Amino acid sequence: MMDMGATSGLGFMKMHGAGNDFVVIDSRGRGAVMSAGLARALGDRHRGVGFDQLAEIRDHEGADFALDFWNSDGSRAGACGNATRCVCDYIMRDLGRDAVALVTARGRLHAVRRTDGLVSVNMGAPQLLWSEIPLAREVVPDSLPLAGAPAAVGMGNPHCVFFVEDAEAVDLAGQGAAVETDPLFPERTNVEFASLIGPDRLRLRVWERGAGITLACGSGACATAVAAARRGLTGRQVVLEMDGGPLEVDWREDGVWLSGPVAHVFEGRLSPAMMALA
Ligand SMILES: N[C@@H](CCC[C@H](N)C(=O)O)C(=O)O
Repeated sequence: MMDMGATSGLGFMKMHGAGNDFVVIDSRGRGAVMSAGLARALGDRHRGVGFDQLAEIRDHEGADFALDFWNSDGSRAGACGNATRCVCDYIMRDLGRDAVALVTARGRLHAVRRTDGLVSVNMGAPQLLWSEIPLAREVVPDSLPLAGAPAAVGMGNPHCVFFVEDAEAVDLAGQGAAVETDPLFPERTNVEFASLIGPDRLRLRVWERGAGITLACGSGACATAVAAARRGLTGRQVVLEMDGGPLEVDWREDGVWLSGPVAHVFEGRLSPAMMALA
């Protein structure tokens, strides 16, 4: 276990999963420290550390740990598949195990290390009711009344999935930002553009709520796989080619399993000046 604060400054780790990058703060054994202001300051890639999401680990009775997520704009997220996989890798190494149980805003989740080294997390059942996703009014989530008839899927956070001929050709920043704040999504939304590139293989580009364009999004990969299977475009086991590399999704009876690589990049300590921003 890393010394996350015993000496000077608050310790942190930098990790990524397929290029979706995270600051991880281990607050087990003490109170949570994160605030919207500190998350925003640390998320600044010029004046802070820089990340797509920040994950804070907390103690939790009845599970190995609890996990909270923050986007780089300081907003909270109910789910983050890739950060969950990264933190589970760290905790599995710390506990000397190949399986862990954690609690997030979504509820209790399970993760395992596969024999090929990839880390898998069961992200739970998809949310397919308009009120759960949530949408602002009662419409059919499989085909939203927006240009391109995207599908809405909740994975503990909202996603709006467009199936397009060529995901490369999409103006991701322009369209992503516009859809993120469409009034149909009362809590804003993550936005996915997917094209079928082979049997059970999709090219996927993502605009994340609160973070903008990212190289990969685990919950977005799950939401896209669920939407693709529901439209009959793929089976329930899919590979998603993201800018940062492939992620695997397997929609099973017990939930949507997300698998992919994890990387531990470096550790550091925040200065008192940075902590004063909390
Ligand atoms: N990168 C993520 C999703 C992070 C949260 C998202 N931006 C939100 O606000 O819902 C993932 O890997 O799932």
